Amino acid sequence: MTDTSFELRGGALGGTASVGDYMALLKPRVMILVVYSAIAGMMVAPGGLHPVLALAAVLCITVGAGASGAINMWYDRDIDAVMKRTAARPIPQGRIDPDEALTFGIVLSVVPVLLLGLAVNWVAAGLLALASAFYVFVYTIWLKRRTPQNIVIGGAAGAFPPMIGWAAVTGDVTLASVILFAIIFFWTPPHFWALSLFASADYEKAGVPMLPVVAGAQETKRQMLAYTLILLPLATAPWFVGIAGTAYLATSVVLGLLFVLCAVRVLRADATDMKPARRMFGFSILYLFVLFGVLIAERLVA
Ligand code: HEM
Ligand SMILES: CC(C)=CCC/C(C)=C/CC/C(C)=C/COP(=O)(O)OP(=O)(O)O
Repeated sequence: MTDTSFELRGGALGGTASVGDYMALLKPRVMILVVYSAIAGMMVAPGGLHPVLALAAVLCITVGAGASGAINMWYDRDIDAVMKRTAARPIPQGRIDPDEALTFGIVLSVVPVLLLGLAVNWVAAGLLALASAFYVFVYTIWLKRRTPQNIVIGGAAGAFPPMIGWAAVTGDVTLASVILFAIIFFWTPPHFWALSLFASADYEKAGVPMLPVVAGAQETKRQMLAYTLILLPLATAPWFVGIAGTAYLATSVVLGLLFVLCAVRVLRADATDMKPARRMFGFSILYLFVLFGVLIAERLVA
């Protein structure tokens, strides 16, 4: 036994899973930005939601999104064991039994959908179910191991949260919420391909056909630049449909230009120089944090 009293028995190799291991199955670091974007969707939506219901909606989205990550880790346990970046995860390490991880993921995927539907509305619940299904079935099970376009199509899963947040407040899907979806949709390829450039050896070893592995680094870099160029005008759209102010508009242009600049630097970099790609990956996260942060801040001061 180790020093914590929060231990659970589990693990095919006889390992002992801690609460932290179960938390790790929910991919908490990625989910922070997911939840943040859902909150942004809730805040810019017209109308209001009782604070208790708003909190319930945020919790349901957090747990539901995280749980689909647990199912992803259950399905990907073979390739996670091979890749350096993921080998220390609880399932490949034998601290959590795969069957237990799957049960954990399914229960925590289904319960938040039902709670969100019963407590808030069924449009938001349906979108949460769709997002989870997209991440598990479309991205993880169907596309990830088959095509380098896996994250372009499958990436739609991660674009749903602001739309779910919006629907929690309004009960509908509108042009404005589709625009928030589209921003994350077009942000995802440069976000992920930046990482896959410096992690391509891992993906190659695991036999996952990520774009740099299949089409090479130069083609990946060109496509990253193309997506940042689409994102630059697209990210201004919230201002045009009236859900954002001029502070947002200015920020989106500055961030968009910086993102394009990152992509140009990545494109021009030497094949062996991974620094620009690492910087771009970091900037991609900052980009979304600041962009949605300004959207939220404008509401708070309005
Ligand atoms: C198909 C779509 C996506 C793919 C394939 C992808 C992939 C990845 C990967 C592989 C990492 C490294 C994580 C790790 O080492 O554990 C990462 C990090 C991250 N991703 Fe994504 N991502 C996607 C979409 C998103 C979306 C939609 C968001 C949020 C809106 C997001 C937010 C983040 C954040 C915040 C990190 C940094 C986590 C950390 O600090 O370790 N990602 N992403
Ligand atoms: C509401 C809802 C269900 C939201 C979905 C959440 C979300 C951000 C999905 C995007 C997918 C993601 C984190 C992929 C990581 O890729 P991977 O799974 O291939 O990464 P890995 O190699 O680190 O496992």
